[in-house]
Formats: sequence, structure tokens, C-alpha cells
Amino acid sequence: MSIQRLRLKNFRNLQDVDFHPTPGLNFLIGKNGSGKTSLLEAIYLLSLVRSFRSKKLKNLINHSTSSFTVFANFVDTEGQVYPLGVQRQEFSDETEILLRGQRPGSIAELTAQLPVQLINPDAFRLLEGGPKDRRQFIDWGVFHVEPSFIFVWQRFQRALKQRNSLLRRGRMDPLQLQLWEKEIALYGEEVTTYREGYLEELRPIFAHLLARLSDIQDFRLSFQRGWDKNLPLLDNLRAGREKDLDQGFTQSGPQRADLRVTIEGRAAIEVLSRGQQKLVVSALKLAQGELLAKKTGKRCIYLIDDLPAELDEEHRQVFCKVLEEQASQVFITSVDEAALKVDWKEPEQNLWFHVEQGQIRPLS
Ligand SMILES: Nc1ncnc2c1ncn2[C@@H]1O[C@H](COP(=O)(O)OP(=O)(O)OP(=O)(O)O)[C@@H](O)[C@H]1O
Repeated sequence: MSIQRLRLKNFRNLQDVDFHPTPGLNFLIGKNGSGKTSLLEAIYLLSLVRSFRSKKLKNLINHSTSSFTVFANFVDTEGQVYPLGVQRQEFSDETEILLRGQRPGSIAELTAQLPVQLINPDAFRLLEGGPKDRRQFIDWGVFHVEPSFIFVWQRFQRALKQRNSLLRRGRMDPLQLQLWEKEIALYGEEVTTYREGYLEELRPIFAHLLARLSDIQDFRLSFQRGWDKNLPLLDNLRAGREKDLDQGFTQSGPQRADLRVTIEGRAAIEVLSRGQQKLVVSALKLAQGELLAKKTGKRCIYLIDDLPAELDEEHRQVFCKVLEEQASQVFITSVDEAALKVDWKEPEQNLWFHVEQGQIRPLS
């Protein structure tokens, strides 16, 4: 997947942009506050209809106006070009989305069309944040390679919500509880099987990429499924009823799953430098892209904000080389052009842009 043309109207400080990127590497160079991250944010919005830095889409509307439009022509795996647009008005609670001229049935439909991976300072949350960030990481991957995962995941979430609502009300209607527990167990075990299978395939790809990017040794990615592994989920739920009733929510199950990243048995976050953490997080995200391509033929779009940050020259060089090998569309921002002057294999394929006060122009 790649974006052939991106048009922005009144999106943050990008008031009127008509941008024609290459399907390969796109470099966006500009001073602080010029609009580089906003451009990545617009592409991210096209995939997920949310921002990675604002809770409310209204905040993305240029301050001098009352609506923004993000429009793209994107190329799918068959080489077909399709239009996709997202528009938001200040005085409406609805976000208008048009995919191939029609409203998509769900945001998941959009996300499946345009998988996007973001590597920015928030990506460190994969190591330093809570289990939710890591579950989202795994589920992003499973969602994109297993079409039926979304159905199973939604069923599981629905059943969990119902059981939690019974627990909160303090009512132990055994029949109702049993019903939802069976449902949680059925779909919860399935969610876990998907997650475990996905990680099984991801591990060797991640190991290979990490070895290319760094000399970090003896790391492990271990999955914790969220309940006592010696018992089926249904037995766990039944055994935990009294405790769950006390707490008012379900304490074991896939909603408590986690992915532990350890180096020589210690939490990665405790032993790695900031630069090394960036390389681990990047290897995880690049591995997801590779697995996606291997299983579906789809290539995700990478958005890499401030690539040089935290990395010395040697690691910048190797990171760039690895990106070049991905054969994906990549958008890379930096304040410093020189920091990205790497020994590129095919420099003529790369496009360089200058971002200045909300304008994007080819860098001469
Ligand atoms: N809703 C808005 N309307 C107008 N301008 C905005 C809006 N939201 C943010 N801005 C401004 O847009 C500019 C671009 O911000 P952005 O974060 O994209 O810059 P950047 O080039 O990524 O900078 P840095 O290198 O510091 O990360 C900033 O000056 C910011 O104040």
C-alpha cells in the first residue's frame, strides 16, 4: 500500500498542501514547528481516524477555520488507485469518511485497507508503558493477518463487559454469570490462540531485525496470556468469582495479557539505553510490517518521526539501510538533513522535501 497523492486543507498549520510522495522513502526536513509531525498525523488519521497526539479531532482543525479535509489517492496491492477522504467540521460530532466514494462500514475496514506503523517518541511506551500498549501491539498484528480475529475479539469484549457489569451490580445471578463466562472462555481462548500463533511467527523476524540493527544479545519476548496457564479459562473464571465480585471486575483472562521483553532475564526497560530501546521498538514494528507482507502481500506505511533522535551515526546508517530493504512507503522526518545523508543504495528512488511554515516543497 502506498499514498500516491495527499491533499490537506486546514489540517493544523498545513492549510493548503498538495503532496506527491514516492512509494519508497520520503524525507521531510524542516525546522521545529514547521509541520512535519502534522503531515505524519494526517496519514495516520487516514488509517485510524484518530490522532496520535490529540484526543479530539477538532483540535486538528486549523485555528483560523472551522473544518479540515485530508484526502488521499492510495494504491492497493493490485496496483489499483482509490480515493480516501476524512473531513471534520468544528460544529459537528461526526467525522465524514469516504472510501472509494462510499462510507465505510467501520473504521476497521479503513484500517485494513491502509495499515500504518508509527515510530515516534510515544513508541517507547511499548517498553515503558503498561500491558495495554503491548496488547494493542499484538492485536494490531493479528488483526491485519487474521481476518476473523476482529469478530472473535469483539465477541470476547462484549461478554467481558457483560460479566463486569453483573459483578459491579453485585448480583451473582448464577445462570447469567455462567452464560457470559462460557462466552468469555470460548472467545477468550480463541483470542489467545491467535495471539500466541502470531507471536510465534513474529519472534524469528524480530530476532533477525534486531541482530541487524544492534548487538543486543540474549533477549526474549515472552507472552503472558493473562490467567493461570495450568487451568482452562472457564475454570479460572469460576474459581475467581468471589474475588472478582469483591473487586467489581474480571481479574483474569486475555484482557490481562502482556508481552514481556527481557534482556538476559531482566526487563528491557531496566537495562537498555534510550537509543537501544528505540532500536528494539523499531525492530518490533518493522517485524510486524515484514510479517504482514509475508502473510498477506500488503506492505504497511511507516511513519518515522525524528529518525535521528537518540541514535549515533552508525546506528542511523544501519536503521536507514534496514528501512530501504523493507520495500515499503516510508515517511521520515528530521530537523537535520545532514543526519540522514546516508550511503543509500538507490538514492535516485528517494524523495526529499522541505517543510516550512506549513508548505511542502521538493528540496533542491
Ligand atoms: N490546530 C492548529 N492550527 C494551527 N496551527 C497549529 C494547530 N495545531 C498545531 N499548530 C502549529 O502547527 C505547527 C506545526 O507543528 P508540528 O508538530 O507539525 O511541527 P514539527 O515540524 O513536527 O516540529 P518539531 O520538529 O518541533 O517536532 C506548530 O507551530 C504548532 O503550533
